[in-house]
Amino acid sequence: MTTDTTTAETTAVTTGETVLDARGVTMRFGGLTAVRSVDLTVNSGEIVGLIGPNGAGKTTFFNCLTGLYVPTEGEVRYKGTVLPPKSFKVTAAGIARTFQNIRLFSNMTVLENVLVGRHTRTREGLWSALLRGPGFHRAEAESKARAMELLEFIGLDHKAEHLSRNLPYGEQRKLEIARALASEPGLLLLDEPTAGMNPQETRAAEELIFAIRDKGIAILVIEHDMRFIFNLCDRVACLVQGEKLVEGTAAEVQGDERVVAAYLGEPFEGDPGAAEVAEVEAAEAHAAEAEATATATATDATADATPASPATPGESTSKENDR
Ligand SMILES: Nc1ncnc2c1ncn2[C@@H]1O[C@H](COP(=O)(O)OP(=O)(O)OP(=O)(O)O)[C@@H](O)[C@H]1O
Repeated sequence: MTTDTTTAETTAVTTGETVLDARGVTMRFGGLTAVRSVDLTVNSGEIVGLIGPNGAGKTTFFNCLTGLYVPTEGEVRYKGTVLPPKSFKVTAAGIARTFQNIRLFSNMTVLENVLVGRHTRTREGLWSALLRGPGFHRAEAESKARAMELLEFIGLDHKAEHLSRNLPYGEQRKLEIARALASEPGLLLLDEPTAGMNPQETRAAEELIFAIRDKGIAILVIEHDMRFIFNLCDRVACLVQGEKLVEGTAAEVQGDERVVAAYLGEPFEGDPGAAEVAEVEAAEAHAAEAEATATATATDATADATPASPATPGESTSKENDR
């Protein structure tokens, strides 16, 4: 696979129509609001990043976009049309995704895994498949040719007949992306695509994502690797406790002190201010000091009351029992 774009800054791809338009997306699980009124758009030609500390609601938001969850409130549109709340219909509409944990069919070959991803794009029905008529054979040959093209694109065509479980970890992640691409999406959602990768694999994943964008597919990516995300994305949104805290260019988000604070667990706007924190710390220190004084006084009193002949080890005095 080759690509002529290696950083978000050098890209010549122009952004255009709104591909994804999520408005006021809220997802509650009982009393827990995992995602709260999040708006997010992705335009064609864009790579948008979604960051946030663990438990911020990123995957839940992805699940709302892809029909795995029906949002409690809000609306998700793909190219202007409201998406149906069923994942296979969302895929058929043009949104494909990968998952945080690899979900390949481990006993199937690399090629077969990609062919599975094409099922939303094949028109041959059940009877055609059962009777294996000319229509079926033609469709099958076309699907296979397209799957091989995709394998060539990700650099795994030479391993088409290998079992997917025998691929190294980085190649398994690539294969998942190829399978997602097999549904011919207009938007690709990637959930932590570099998790568990070494630096070389991460670099290769970055190039692959640029190459996918260059093919006209918009991308929304969740990732914890900040260097990766800020190098890759045209725009980044940061979720904290289910809410969108900041959105902007990589440079804007990188320099935003609220984002730094959210990651480091330091106070940000809305959290207790420094004065309140200092007040609480002073009160705690005072309480600890008072407790230490009280303990010292009690120890002195105990020493005064202890009989000349101490109790046998393991046996407690009546005063200790009172304490
Ligand atoms: N099906 C569910 N039922 C109940 N609570 C859930 C469910 N899915 C997620 N949550 C909760 O919603 C919150 C957000 O979780 P989510 O997995 O979306 O966060 P995240 O930002 O993707 O985290 P990470 O970076 O660790 O993957 C968490 O408190 C989580 O425990």
